[in-house]
Amino acid sequence: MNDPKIIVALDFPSEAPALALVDTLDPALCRLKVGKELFTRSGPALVRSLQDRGFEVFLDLKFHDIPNTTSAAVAAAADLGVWMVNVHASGGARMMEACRTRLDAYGEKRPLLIAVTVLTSMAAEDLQGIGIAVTPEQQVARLAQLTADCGLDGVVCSAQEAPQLKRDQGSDFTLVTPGIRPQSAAKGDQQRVMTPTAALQAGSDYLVIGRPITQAKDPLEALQAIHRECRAL
Ligand SMILES: O=c1ccn([C@@H]2O[C@H](COP(=O)(O)O)[C@@H](O)[C@H]2O)c(=O)[nH]1
Repeated sequence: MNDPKIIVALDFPSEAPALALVDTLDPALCRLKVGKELFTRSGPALVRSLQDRGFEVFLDLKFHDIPNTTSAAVAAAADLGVWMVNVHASGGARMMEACRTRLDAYGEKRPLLIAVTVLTSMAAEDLQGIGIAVTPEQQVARLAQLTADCGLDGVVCSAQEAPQLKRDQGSDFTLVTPGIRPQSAAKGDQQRVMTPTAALQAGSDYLVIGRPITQAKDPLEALQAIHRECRAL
């Protein structure tokens, strides 16, 4: 089965530019991620348009609420037929367990359920600012353990934490890593970054890549270049 490792983040203000880009891409090379901005503008209909074009969709809404609300939200995502959905691990064990239990009812058709650990835009000082006095690596490891204990499929983390998480949690625990930057790309607001090939070598299962592809002069060429680089590993 084709299992593209690159997930293109469709961070666009509306459906038109998102679909204009998508229509240049190839579902054999990538999956697509719909996040808060595009989903708030264009909703489930946009997700269906992407699926109709043959793409699997990661619905990146990072749910974080009480167990009853969050589990209902991931069920709504499953009804939409998305490939992957996520919650914040800091919502706690009861919240994550409620989501997993709710999705179990979907059997083999359920989306992958993963939990966000520490946003890749955050460094140690940002954690201190919210009262967490450990390093990002330590906090990621702690939240990944909680996520695994709750029976979720994996986590969102930076590729920098991937070697440790693969050691701690084993190879079946899925690592989805944003903060991917080809050598020459601007970091922007990302703090914990890695190149695509280094990320795969570190143990990332899926690379979430937005601006380095979507803002490139030729997005398809940018995607193909990263794909070629990764395939050569
Ligand atoms: O920790 C996280 C969790 C999610 N993201 C999302 O990934 C993409 C990254 O886009 P770039 O343009 O490649 O920076 C974006 O949609 C974020 O919402 C993340 O960056 N870090």
